[in-house]
Amino acid sequence: FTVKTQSPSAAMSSIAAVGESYQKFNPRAYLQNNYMPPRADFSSEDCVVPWKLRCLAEAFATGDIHGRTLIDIGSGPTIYQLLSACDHFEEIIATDYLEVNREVLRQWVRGEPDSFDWSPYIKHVCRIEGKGEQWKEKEQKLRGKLRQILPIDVHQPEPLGSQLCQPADALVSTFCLEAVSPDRLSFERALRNVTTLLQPRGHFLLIGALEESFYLAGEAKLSVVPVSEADVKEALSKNGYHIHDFRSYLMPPSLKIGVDDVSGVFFVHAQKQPVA
Ligand SMILES: Nc1ncnc2c1ncn2[C@@H]1O[C@@H](CSCCNC[C@@H]2Cc3ccc([N+](=O)[O-])cc3CN2)[C@@H](O)[C@H]1O
Repeated sequence: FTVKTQSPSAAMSSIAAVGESYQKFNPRAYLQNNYMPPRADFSSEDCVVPWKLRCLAEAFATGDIHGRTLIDIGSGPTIYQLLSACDHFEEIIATDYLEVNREVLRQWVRGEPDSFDWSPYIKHVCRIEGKGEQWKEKEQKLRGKLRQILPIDVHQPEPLGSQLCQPADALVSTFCLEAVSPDRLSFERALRNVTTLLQPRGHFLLIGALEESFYLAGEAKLSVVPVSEADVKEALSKNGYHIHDFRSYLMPPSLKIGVDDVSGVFFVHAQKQPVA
């Protein structure tokens, strides 16, 4: 019985390979695959996008998650994951590894005409939050709070380099860690690295893919480390988190459209335990 341990150099080369594969990532194709119909269908609560938005809205509706700054880890070219957060934080910091994604986010913040239309998402979140908020208000509020869009590499012990002045009050991350980690060990290390960005007792809302091994983004075919519910729970516990809520969504056959082999989506509301 031999334990397969990776030598540091082997781990480095597979992480370098991930970074190389992302050079072909096409944000427009990625948005088309995951954030347009059929996956973005707001007519049914059974659809995956409304399910994700409801998980986030309900977590923030508890009133337990608030503070000065929230960091979104591996934002990609999307902002939907911040719509319910923006009422509870003064500043929201978006991050991504690729300049093309950071530029897509900046275009949206600037309200450029050809940027991605998130209005169906904003209208849906205003509806399910039930505060009678006008969607244009929420759009402007988020634009006003999204003041920093920073480069990040979750495989670095200091993922934001020396840019971060102090740990954030909360973290959000959607579909990033498993999609940038070659294996479970590097997934756990990436979680350890991003945890340094969070205050003790800070909250972490994590959404990700279950048992996914690849996804497409235009020319790019990206590898994903398949993780199960148990893998995610174990990684969080190993990194000193208490899990308040864990939910899973089973991808219906109608949403298995060939852009990935994801079998489900998980949502976790976890809290970083203070070191005793
Ligand atoms: N080293 C790094 N550190 C931080 N971020 C990094 C690093 N490398 C790449 N990145 C950055 O992380 C990436 C985040 S997008 C990852 C996509 N994950 C898979 C995809 C997502 C998805 C979405 C929605 C649904 N659904 O059913 O609704 C299913 C699925 C399943 N497929 C990308 O922005 C890259 O630019």
